[in-house]
Amino acid sequence: MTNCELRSPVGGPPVTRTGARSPKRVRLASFVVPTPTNNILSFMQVSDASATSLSPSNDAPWDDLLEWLVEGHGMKVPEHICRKASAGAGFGLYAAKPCPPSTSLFTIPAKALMNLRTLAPHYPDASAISATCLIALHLLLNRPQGDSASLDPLFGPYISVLPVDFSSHPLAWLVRCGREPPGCAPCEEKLLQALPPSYTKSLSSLYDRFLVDWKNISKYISSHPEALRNAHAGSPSIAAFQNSKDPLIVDFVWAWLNVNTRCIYRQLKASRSHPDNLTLCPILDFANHTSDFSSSISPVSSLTDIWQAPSKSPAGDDFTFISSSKFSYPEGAELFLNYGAHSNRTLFVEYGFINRATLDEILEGSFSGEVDVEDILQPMFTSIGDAGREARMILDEEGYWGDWTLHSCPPPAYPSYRVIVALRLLCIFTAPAPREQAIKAWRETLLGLRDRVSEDNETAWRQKLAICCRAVMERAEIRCASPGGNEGTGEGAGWVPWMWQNIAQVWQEEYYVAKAVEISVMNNEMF
Ligand SMILES: C[S@@+](CC[C@H](N)C(=O)[O-])C[C@H]1O[C@@H](n2cnc3c(N)ncnc32)[C@H](O)[C@@H]1O
Repeated sequence: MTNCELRSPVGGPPVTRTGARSPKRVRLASFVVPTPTNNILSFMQVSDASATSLSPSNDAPWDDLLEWLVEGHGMKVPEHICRKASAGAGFGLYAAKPCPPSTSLFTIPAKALMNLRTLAPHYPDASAISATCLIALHLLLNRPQGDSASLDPLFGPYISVLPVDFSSHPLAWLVRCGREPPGCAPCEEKLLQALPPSYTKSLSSLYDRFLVDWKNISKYISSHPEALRNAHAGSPSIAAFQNSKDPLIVDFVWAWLNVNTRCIYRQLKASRSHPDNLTLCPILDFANHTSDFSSSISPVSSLTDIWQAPSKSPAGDDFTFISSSKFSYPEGAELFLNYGAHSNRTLFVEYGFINRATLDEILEGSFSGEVDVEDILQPMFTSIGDAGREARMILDEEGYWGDWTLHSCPPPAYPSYRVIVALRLLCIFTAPAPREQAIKAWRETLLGLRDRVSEDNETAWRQKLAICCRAVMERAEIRCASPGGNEGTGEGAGWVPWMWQNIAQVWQEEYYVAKAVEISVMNNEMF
């Protein structure tokens, strides 16, 4: 097997089409040299002296994608990369040749990027919906049916290479379990119930975002039914868009998650922070995440980045990517992308996976473990009645209510500054001493005018922090002993045992990060 030969993905998600090639392929005769031994793509770009061969990879949808990019959009043959299965992560991008630091990996022509600029000309009044909605709608209207390729004349070969389903993603469980009658497997319900409260809360926010987008698309379709002429995947009716109980919403999960898990930032609007600055980028979107930024693939700065102004050309600029500037990669090495400095909670909820770590890595602080303790601290406020409500009002006014986290890295493990601020105030409200002076002193700590409220307050909040750590540990201990699943029974698809391992690690992370912070408190570490 060569380094780029296709294997079926094993373990985790996503599931990607590996079947037959598109029946609609049109080959340009002068480009194609069919091999006698197989019917898989093999062609020389004879019209271009600098071109190299695009050799068959036994991965038909991928070959179709490359053919579309090279023949249809004039992309230079990407010699350094290929996709193949990555254990526990679906497919990944791999080095097809040795890659010294800063190797130019590939350039995606602007017209092959799926975003606001390339889709808007095909939709009426496209500015009425967000880029996320527009891309998701286009995917929905062109979802491949069964084993067939997407029939979309614009992006068909790209859509055909996207994951066929997102059954291992927690949003998919939530949407299916919320339908009547529940459309999810019993193991999915159990997985949802086994999550830490902060994961459940973040997942619920993701679900809200998903529903808002669905509602906006429904509104858009009812005002612009002619947008449905872009449909090449059956013909969804206008009524299907108006009914959140219609099965179409399950297809929309597929479309929306493709956008949410695969889009990359791309400045297309005048404002750098505009939420529509995103694009689906073929090839790049097969790069899996690394938490190590220095080993990440990165985009080459374009004029857009340098001038911080969007490209004036209608489709935008081409998009070039290079390998890490620090490391060399041998042939066969996986090439990763850094998705951002995300906690495991964010990775799990948004992308459906977590960074794996050993217990030693969490305890030593070499792994960036994080625990959200909002659901433990909030009751500490509510349990003191009016005083707690007043304290909450003050924290709200100052912008410090909620989003309270503990961290293992860099060592020594520590509470976030927001936790310290909240606990200091809580201890003012639970102390017998008059509050007015203490609250003034607390405000001064926020302004950097003093470093503590008082010695007593310092001792008190550290004790409360230790109590909070204990509460996290006790809850996690119960969950680690009995995660609540059918781990050993083999129930569910291949990804289910993998997901139970993720959830087991999530609880271990809760336990050991809290333990590491408790140790820091006992060691009198200064935070
Ligand atoms: C941009 S796609 C990357 C390509 C993807 N693996 C595929 O087969 O299409 C992002 C998705 O890949 C998976 N993924 C990415 N990085 C991962 C990692 N480090 N571990 C496990 N899964 C990962 C997750 O399912 C995530 O939602």
